[in-house]
Amino acid sequence: MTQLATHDLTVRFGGHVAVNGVTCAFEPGTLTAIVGPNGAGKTTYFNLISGQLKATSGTVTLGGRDLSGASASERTRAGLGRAFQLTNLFPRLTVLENVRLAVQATRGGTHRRGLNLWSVWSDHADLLARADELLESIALKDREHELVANLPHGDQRKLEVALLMALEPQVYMFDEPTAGMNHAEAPVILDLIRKLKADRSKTILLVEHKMDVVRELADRIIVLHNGTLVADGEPAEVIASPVVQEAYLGVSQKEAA
Ligand SMILES: Nc1ncnc2c1ncn2[C@@H]1O[C@H](COP(=O)(O)OP(=O)(O)OP(=O)(O)O)[C@@H](O)[C@H]1O
Repeated sequence: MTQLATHDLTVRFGGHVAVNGVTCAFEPGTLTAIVGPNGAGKTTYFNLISGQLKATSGTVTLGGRDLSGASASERTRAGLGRAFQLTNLFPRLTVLENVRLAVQATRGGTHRRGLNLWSVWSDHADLLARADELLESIALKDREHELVANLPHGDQRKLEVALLMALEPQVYMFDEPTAGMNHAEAPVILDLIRKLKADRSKTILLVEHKMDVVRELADRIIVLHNGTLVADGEPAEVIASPVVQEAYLGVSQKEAA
């Protein structure tokens, strides 16, 4: 099974250590929530894993392969899938075109097998079926011919998750996936994450401030504070810990009860 691991991962910005010697392994079939107060280093830790940011020291490995020197796109190809805030969408194309492009990019074109009409047709049919399946899963089939630029924000965020799913990554990284979504939109994303979780071969990392979401989805919680990993364990255990409650999550005992 492909395991993601960081070893002694550190990044310094001048004199400030934003992520400080984080050693942690993430198993397939597990959703790990990464929590901590504002400025704790959660997004920076994500950036170091996905390759948006180069570490000062330490390593990132996936399935034993050292990706520390790899670019962000090489890490994506290796199986690290990160949802970005809408930067992967083509706003001037339709919803369906966006999904088809993502599926095609992942599954490759017919050119690999030469010009065999049967394989051209069957590849095309597979591609359309997969695009359809993804659109169904994000409940956007009825808007497939709309330009992405005209979609409401929540639908664009859902589409982004579908494009990520099209890449079929080993590891899914979500940074506050429901931020800016309304009450009707957020459940669709949470449902998608729940479904991904049911696929026991996937590793899911979730940065999330909303404790109700964390409580519902997480199998494990790690807590960052001042760039350091200060707690790691079962959700109930970590959430109940008074130190974590007051010092790191910034919620009162009553809120978390
Ligand atoms: N490129 C950068 N240059 C300088 N400092 C940075 C940079 N990126 C992050 N930082 C600093 O590193 C620290 C961690 O920031 P980060 O955004 O990772 O925190 P976070 O836990 O994700 O916070 P939030 O919950 O508010 O999103 C902060 O003090 C931030 O100002």
